[in-house]
Amino acid sequence: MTPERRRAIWAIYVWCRRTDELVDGPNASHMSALALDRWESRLEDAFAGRPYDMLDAALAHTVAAFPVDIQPFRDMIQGMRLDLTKPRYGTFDELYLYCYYVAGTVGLMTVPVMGISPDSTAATETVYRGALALGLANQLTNILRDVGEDARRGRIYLPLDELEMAGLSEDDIFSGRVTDRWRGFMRGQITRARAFFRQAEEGAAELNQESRWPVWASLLLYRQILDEIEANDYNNFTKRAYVPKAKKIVALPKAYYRSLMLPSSQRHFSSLT
Ligand SMILES: CC(C)=CCC/C(C)=C/CC/C(C)=C/CC/C(C)=C/COP(=O)(O)OP(=O)(O)O
Repeated sequence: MTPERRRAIWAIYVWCRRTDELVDGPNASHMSALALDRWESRLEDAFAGRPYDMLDAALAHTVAAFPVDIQPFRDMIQGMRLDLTKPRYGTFDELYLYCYYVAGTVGLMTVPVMGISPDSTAATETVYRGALALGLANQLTNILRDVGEDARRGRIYLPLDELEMAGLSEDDIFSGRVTDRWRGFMRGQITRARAFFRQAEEGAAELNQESRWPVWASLLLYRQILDEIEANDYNNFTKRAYVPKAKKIVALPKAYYRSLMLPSSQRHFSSLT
């Protein structure tokens, strides 16, 4: 990316990381709805050009330089509120909304910085839909990778109605046995996550040339976690799926190649990978 864009993405990343740390970090047990309200008013101040500290100043600078909207930032804080209050998700619709709040928002925050290619003939909506899809796909992948870790914290980020349809209960998650039912359930979840990655590809192809490589790289890398879950025979209770360094390195030139391609040839290519 251009140095200006790189710094702006960094500022957004730092804000997201700090927001996430409020509910996931070392002080998480002291976190309250009130503290999240305070964090939100700090956000409003940064957008109004009144940053509270140096890191907020980086965000204030970013939103003055790029047409970034505040709503996805507010929505991410709403996701943290959900994390404090909602330990279960009854349906995929409920889980989708959570994933939008905590990850889809990142896509919406970053498109105005990365920019759409001047050669793009796609509707702006296609690009935002793709960005939203990449956040969703990443979060769903993250959830599928971390089932065991989340269960040890008493959390289940899986649609309970779909678990039930697969003949599985909450206890099956807590006991963490890899059965054929679990494998079948996981296959369906992985298929859905891959569909979101595919939708993301359509948006990625429309981004500004200089922004495309890192986006393709993150897409190809994170998607491979799903392959690793399969390679672990769906044991995401006691094994953490990760992409080995060598595979990561191989993905970089692949991503570079994809970033050079026009949207029309992307469609053909995506059916091959
Ligand atoms: C595709 C188009 C048009 C634009 C790109 C838009 C972008 C950048 C979307 C990506 C959004 C994103 C990075 C969401 C975060 C998702 C996520 C699951 C983060 C996980 O963070 P950690 O929990 O720290 O993950 P690890 O545990 O793997 O480190």
